[in-house]
Amino acid sequence: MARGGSSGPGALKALLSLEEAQRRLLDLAKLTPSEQLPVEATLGRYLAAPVKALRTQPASPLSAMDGWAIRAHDMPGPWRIVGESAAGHPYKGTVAPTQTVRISTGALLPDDADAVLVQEDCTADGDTLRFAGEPPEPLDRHVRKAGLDFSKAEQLLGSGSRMSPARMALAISGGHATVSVHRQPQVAVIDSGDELALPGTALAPGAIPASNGPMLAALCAQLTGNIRRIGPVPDRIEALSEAMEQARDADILITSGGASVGDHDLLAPALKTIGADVDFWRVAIKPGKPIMVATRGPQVVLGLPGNPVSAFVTAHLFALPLLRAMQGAGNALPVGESWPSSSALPATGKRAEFLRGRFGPDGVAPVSVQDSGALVPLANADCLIVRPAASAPVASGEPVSVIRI
Ligand SMILES: Nc1nc2c(c(=O)[nH]1)N[C@H]1C(S)=C(S)[C@@H](COP(=O)(O)OP(=O)(O)OC[C@H]3O[C@@H](n4cnc5c(N)ncnc54)[C@H](O)[C@@H]3O)O[C@H]1N2
Ligand code: MOO
Repeated sequence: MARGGSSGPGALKALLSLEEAQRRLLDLAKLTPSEQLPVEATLGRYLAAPVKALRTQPASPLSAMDGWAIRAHDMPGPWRIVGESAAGHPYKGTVAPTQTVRISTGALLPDDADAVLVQEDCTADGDTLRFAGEPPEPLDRHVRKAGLDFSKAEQLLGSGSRMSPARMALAISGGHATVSVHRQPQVAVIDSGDELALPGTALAPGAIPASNGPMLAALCAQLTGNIRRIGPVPDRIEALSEAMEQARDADILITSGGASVGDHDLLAPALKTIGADVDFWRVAIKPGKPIMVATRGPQVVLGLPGNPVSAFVTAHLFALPLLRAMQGAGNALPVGESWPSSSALPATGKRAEFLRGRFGPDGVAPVSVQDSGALVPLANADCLIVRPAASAPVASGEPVSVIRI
């Protein structure tokens, strides 16, 4: 009971609010350096500089349909067919009055043409084209004007934007082969606890498979490809501090377990051994209260609680925001969505609660088992239902904020 009960370190201090804890953590986030990468290699990366258009798109008017390029003034025809404009093979001449050119989707509109008739509305007979349909409204509706998408020098993507497949396409269309993105932080994940065994190995009485490390690494892998896993490490200060030494060069060190007040909770003494400075410990959230955040030089150490759900929730509230902030994300914190609650929820106390929830036809409802050690409900949950501290009860049908997981 050396550090147990109310005599544990910091036990008398009030819990930090979630907002204050996240603010303090994000204050510790140092931007990683930038690197220039081929656009195709940037999925999920954050831009370190704005992307401006090096060209105009479309550079010239294009047809949006397969059909016939005409002068709108000549409606309703007939026309004489004088040539073709295909994608990549523009018609070289101009279109004189009462002339038309066969045109395909994405092909350049010939000079002097200003409208396209869709081929379904036209009949070609020898070199004569006749129109038999409803005129396009407006007449130029099938023409994509120059600069419809963007113009040269326009900003296409802001610094801090996260590259998605569509943003990659936009950067390439804007004329870029490479863009400047932030380097992905290096993360080390340490499982700690005497009861932990490697996946699939024989279990001594009281032992369990170490599942937090792979889960935390997989969560972080959404935001960085540089992840090292260490452990499981036994409950000895030297073993934990030695594992932390191995991870000295990581930008972020994540541990799971040993964050609470029990006699075998060794995170605080191990951090002291390696010379880390604890920034804060214990936040008014449920689950995840015993989270500890420390720094060792430029490294940020996140001591997540061992309970699997607590580790999962604190990873969403702290580890992922830190990973985003270090890469210059415009919005590092999880984004809440409003959903109707399909069941009544009780009032909350001093801690903000993060209930594992599932979406249904009438809204979102908590799963039945909310124990912070239970993985089945976590694995079947779609989201965390956010219940701020000191909230009034929620009636069925009222909105709640959720974080997708
Ligand atoms: N007297 C008090 N006891 C506890 C308090 C408290 O305030 N006073 N807080 C509770 C809360 S809340 C949490 S959360 C847990 C967190 O404790 P620790 O961070 O010290 O975690 P451990 O005791 O090491 O483990 C808790 C639980 O999780 C299992 N675990 C640990 N690591 C892994 C892993 N890598 N993979 C799978 N499962 C893991 C471990 O076996 C335990 O069952 O403390 C409460 N106690
Ligand atoms: O806060 Mo602990 O994380 O309730 O289980």
